[in-house]
Amino acid sequence: MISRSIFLVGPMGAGKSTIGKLLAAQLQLPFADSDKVLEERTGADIPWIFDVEGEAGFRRRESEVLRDLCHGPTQVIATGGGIVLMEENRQLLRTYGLVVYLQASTEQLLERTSKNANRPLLNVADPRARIIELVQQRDPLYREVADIICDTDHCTPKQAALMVAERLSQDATSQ
Ligand SMILES: Nc1ncnc2c1ncn2[C@@H]1O[C@H](COP(=O)(O)OP(=O)(O)OP(=O)(O)O)[C@@H](O)[C@H]1O
Ligand SMILES: O=C(O)C1=C[C@@H](O)[C@@H](O)[C@H](O)C1
Ligand SMILES: [Mg+2]
Repeated sequence: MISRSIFLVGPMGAGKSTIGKLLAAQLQLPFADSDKVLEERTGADIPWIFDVEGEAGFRRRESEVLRDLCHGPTQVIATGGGIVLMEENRQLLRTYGLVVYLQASTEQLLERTSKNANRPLLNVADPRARIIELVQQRDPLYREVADIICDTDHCTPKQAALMVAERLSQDATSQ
């Protein structure tokens, strides 16, 4: 029995949204995606919010969404790749959730994020260098909040969801 919400954290393209949906179905829990909740609330997509309000505006909205999700029902929650940047968010994640850090290699992250252009932070001349830089900055922050770390490089989304569920069932703190 899962008694706390499960938060998926990790870099863009790690598979938080894709694997989160599958994991929720498997655990028979509701699913929420903080990026989607933020877009629905704002009535605008992420690139537009970055354009108009800058990254700082986006981060304020993201923190509000996280606060509300933390006080909601037990569910599987895919977060945005930068959710760990704010100390306040890291505290919320540690307090309210069981946190799964999904990892993938630079090559995989690059390939998985190359299919659409809705990630403003990767809209640069050299997305590979940007991915490396972001992972370097954020890896210690993901680790700081993570209860479980899973590598998604060599598995399909379904295999990854199964692996996460298995790891959760082994983790005493998730019960
Ligand atoms: N394990 C995997 N194997 C192959 N492809 C994957 C895997 N996980 C995700 N993908 C694909 O990679 C793309 C990006 O995945 P997804 O949107 O779930 O990433 P994300 O971690 O939610 O990123 P973001 O932080 O930008 O929201 C999707 O097209 C998805 O189908
Ligand atoms: O890694 C990030 O900072 C981001 C990841 C996406 O999930 C979105 O939250 C947004 O594009 C920013
Ligand atoms: Mg996502």
